[in-house]
Amino acid sequence: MLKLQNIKKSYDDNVILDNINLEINDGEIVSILGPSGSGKTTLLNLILGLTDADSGKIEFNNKDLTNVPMEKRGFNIVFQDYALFPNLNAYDNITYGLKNNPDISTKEEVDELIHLLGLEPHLDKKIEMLSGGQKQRVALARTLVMKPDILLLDEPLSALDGVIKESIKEKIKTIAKELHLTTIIVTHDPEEALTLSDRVLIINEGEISQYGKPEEIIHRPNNNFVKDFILNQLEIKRNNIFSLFQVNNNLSGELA
Ligand SMILES: Nc1ncnc2c1ncn2[C@@H]1O[C@H](COP(=O)(O)OP(=O)(O)OP(=O)(O)O)[C@@H](O)[C@H]1O
Repeated sequence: MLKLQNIKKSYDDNVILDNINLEINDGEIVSILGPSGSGKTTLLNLILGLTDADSGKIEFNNKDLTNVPMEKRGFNIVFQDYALFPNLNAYDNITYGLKNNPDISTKEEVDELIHLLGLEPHLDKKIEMLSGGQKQRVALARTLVMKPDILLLDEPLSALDGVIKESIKEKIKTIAKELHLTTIIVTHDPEEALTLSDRVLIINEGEISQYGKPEEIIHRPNNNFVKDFILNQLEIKRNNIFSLFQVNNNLSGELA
């Protein structure tokens, strides 16, 4: 279990995160959801170990990680821009981290991940020849072969759309469940958070607004922020789709 206790983080005199208390169970998918500037990436970076908290405690499986450096925490992140090596092909990108640590994953385990992510047809391709969704899957595979204890994903779906987005979403879910891998995802999209995660952490101006299962958030929003910001966005999306149907129906009526 990952446990954050009373985390506080400031930059200069600005308090960015305050009073963050959070528990994430092993194998759980948790989304961190909030508007731009609410502190999502800062929280992800604190868990990763890229940033230090001013105060508070981070524990993983009862071990105090607060002062453990990033490379010793055993967590790994897929950045928003994938950060792949452009001069290497997909396979060499995936196995790059194993060069110095060949015992972490066997050839069979690497092949299994490549299969799970449907990357067989793309292994010889240079990164520039891959689509956004393919790059995302290569970045995921490259991180997963290192067998992190926690997988962190920063806006993994924001550069993707439509069918590709749904397919990556399903792949993230499948992998998290098959590998029993704790997965923490930053997103600003309520639909993404609610459909992808076991639990959603909603933050507003650096504080936790609600932490709960998607159905709890939808049926029992804790406060006006959750209601107004999150649920309104979903409502607007729904209304946009229905009004589009209306326009199309009217148009086809006029044409008939
Ligand atoms: N290194 C830094 N130095 C100073 N201020 C920072 C730094 N990193 C982030 N901030 C500030 O902290 C606040 C939260 O930033 P953060 O990137 O965590 O938000 P976010 O919720 O991830 O936003 P977005 O969705 O736009 O990426 C912002 O006001 C930002 O300007």
